[in-house]
Amino acid sequence: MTTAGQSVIEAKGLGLTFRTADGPVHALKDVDLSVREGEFISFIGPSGCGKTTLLRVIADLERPTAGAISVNGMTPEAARQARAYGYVFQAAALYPWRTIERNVSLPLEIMGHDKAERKRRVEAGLELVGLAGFGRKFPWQLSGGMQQRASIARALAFDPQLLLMDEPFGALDEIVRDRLNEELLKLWWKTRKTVIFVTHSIPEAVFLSTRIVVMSPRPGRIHEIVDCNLGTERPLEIRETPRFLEIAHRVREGLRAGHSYD
Ligand SMILES: Nc1ncnc2c1ncn2[C@@H]1O[C@H](COP(=O)(O)OP(=O)(O)OP(=O)(O)O)[C@@H](O)[C@H]1O
Repeated sequence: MTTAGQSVIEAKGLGLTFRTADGPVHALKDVDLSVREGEFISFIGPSGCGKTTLLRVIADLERPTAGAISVNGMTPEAARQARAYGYVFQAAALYPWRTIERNVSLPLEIMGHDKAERKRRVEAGLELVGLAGFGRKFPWQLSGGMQQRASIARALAFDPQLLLMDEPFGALDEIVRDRLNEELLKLWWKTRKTVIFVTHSIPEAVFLSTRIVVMSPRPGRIHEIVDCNLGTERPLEIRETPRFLEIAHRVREGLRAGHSYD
């Protein structure tokens, strides 16, 4: 698996402490992370360990209180303004009064693309996620899995190199999730995007990733980074192979060792 691209994310000594009425909440501490172009990185860890916070720092939706981070060699703020990334939330977060194509087209409207360009990009995006022909439907007419595919198309509408995904398939049943995992892998391989993916699921992380960042809670730190060198051909059956199970075991051990039970 290639990891030889340009640097996309460099974090050094990153920390974030939220000031709350009940005192400080140390969400992230001493996070060092380096991600290169074309990698598929998963963040995994127990609830509250700071996975979403780390993703939000990359996206400039939170500001760190310690350390330094760059995205595409810029500050997260400059990267956000340069539209370096697309962001996919756990809930599809589509506007119910807009059709699927008008949801996908929204970021392009905000960016001021003309109608013909929007149409071209929306069609290409829907095709990419297997929703060609569904553009005129409203979100409520689509299944949960299809809605999540539409939100991936929306995140990719302006063709960012970096895709940030916060538990995008967490609310879906397992069969749909399997299918979307396979489709996401194909999409990643076809587009050569860099993906950062938050999940609670060990099999999902092992199936998708080139490296898995195992986090530990209170304060959120990187406990271990596990290489996931399963190659690029990953049929679902790979999950029963000894190599897959061995990596999953390492991740589980890492989660256990990093977990404090206080
Ligand atoms: N805006 C905020 N103000 C105060 N505390 C916050 C804020 N956002 C997150 N936290 C706290 O920071 C810690 C990390 O939260 P975060 O959502 O990043 O964890 P997570 O690993 O993504 O959890 P989950 O898996 O449940 O989504 C938690 O203790 C959370 O309560």
